[in-house]
Amino acid sequence: MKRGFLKTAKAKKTEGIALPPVASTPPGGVPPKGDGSFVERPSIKLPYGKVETGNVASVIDFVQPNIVKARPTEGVVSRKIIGREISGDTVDYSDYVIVYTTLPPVNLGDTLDDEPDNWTECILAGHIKRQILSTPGFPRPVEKTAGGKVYHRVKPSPFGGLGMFAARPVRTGDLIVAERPLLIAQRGFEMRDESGSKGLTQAEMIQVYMQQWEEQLGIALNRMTDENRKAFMALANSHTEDGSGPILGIVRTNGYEVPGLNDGHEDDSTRAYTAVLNVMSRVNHSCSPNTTHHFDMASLSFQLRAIRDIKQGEELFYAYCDILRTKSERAEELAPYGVVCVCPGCVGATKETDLLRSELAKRIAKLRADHHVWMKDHSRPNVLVASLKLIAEIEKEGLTDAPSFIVLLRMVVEVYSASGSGNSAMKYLDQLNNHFRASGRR
Ligand SMILES: C[S@@+](CC[C@H](N)C(=O)[O-])C[C@H]1O[C@@H](n2cnc3c(N)ncnc32)[C@H](O)[C@@H]1O
Repeated sequence: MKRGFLKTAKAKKTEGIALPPVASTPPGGVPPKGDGSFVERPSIKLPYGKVETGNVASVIDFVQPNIVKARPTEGVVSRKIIGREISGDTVDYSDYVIVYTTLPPVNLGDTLDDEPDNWTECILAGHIKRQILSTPGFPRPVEKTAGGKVYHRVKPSPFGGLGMFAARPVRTGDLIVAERPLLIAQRGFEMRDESGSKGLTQAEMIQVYMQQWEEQLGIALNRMTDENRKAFMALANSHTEDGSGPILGIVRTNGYEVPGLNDGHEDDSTRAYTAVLNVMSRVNHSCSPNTTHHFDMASLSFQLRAIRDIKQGEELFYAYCDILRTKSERAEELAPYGVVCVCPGCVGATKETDLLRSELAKRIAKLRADHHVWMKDHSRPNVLVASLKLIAEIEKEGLTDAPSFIVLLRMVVEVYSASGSGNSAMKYLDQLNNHFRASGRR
């Protein structure tokens, strides 16, 4: 899951395993250039599936014989692993040092009685920690579902493994669950440069890289409460044969990209951050999803909301890939997650549905341009009929999570309002408001 590995609906949807290359850079990352821009780095895709890792153990011993074991105390400077363990409220370090930290800050020994919304173990660049701590309202409590009721249930899914299901009927826009991640970490990390100087092949370097990453993630895992660590290690792992260690495998299988956090340019997926969640990481994929999610920085939590009305007992899905791509493009994007999709959108895919998806943004943009003309001059044709037809097509194909769906709804409201059709305008206004709620906007 772009899952950033899993994807957010709004984030750029690329395969989530692009990594910074082995680099001869200062510990902790590549600082901006003198002019404030960021150094471009090519990315390396991590392997997935069954990968020969035969001689990796000896390579790793050769490169890093003395990994310092993580200690859960604060202030430890690891010699072999780049980064510092640091307390939650400390901020006096340079921008690009990597810190292991707990957010919101909690005291050693705190329990869920002290902080019922739980907390997140983080591996962050210094400036990212400052960014989070300076978010207005941080740390806001995690939003609660209506009436504090439980709207979800985790149980076996017909798609294999576990999935999440609606425990009661849910209306478009309703909050199903909100939670703080167990872990937030960089999607990639800077490999120590001695590996690159030992004449290793690219494949060997990647294996060493993943091993070092595993060690780094292990520090954060060691800092978790027993309960959080147990929940983390119980999550699914689709990366058991590609050289990922058990922790990295879980991160690659379950990570959601964290919008708004990036060590470089916001489009650079190698410098993005990924979050692993206890409950939301159980949501399976569909190319016609019924939920969407967003990240609220102030409460450091993800929210899962319905993107259409959902019946009690229905399985909840969100899209790990870009839903506005053709079936074959989606299949390619989903392969690293071990998903061969058999959702109705894939099983029933035709040339027409591929076209609807891949051309949707263009079609809505065209309607929007025509609508603007009509807004200025009501004697020109309006886009009501075409918009209603497209809304019906979108709903049938299950694409209501498409970013510009809201644009269509708004145009329909505006045309109905202008033509004095109050009831119809109200109906679509209601739908528009629900979609705003679903997107996390109020
Ligand atoms: C984030 S986990 C989702 C929860 C997982 N099913 C579990 O048991 O915890 C992602 C993994 O679930 C499986 N999965 C998710 N959606 C799927 C789908 N539509 N079809 C088949 N497998 C799916 C894949 O193994 C994928 O790597």
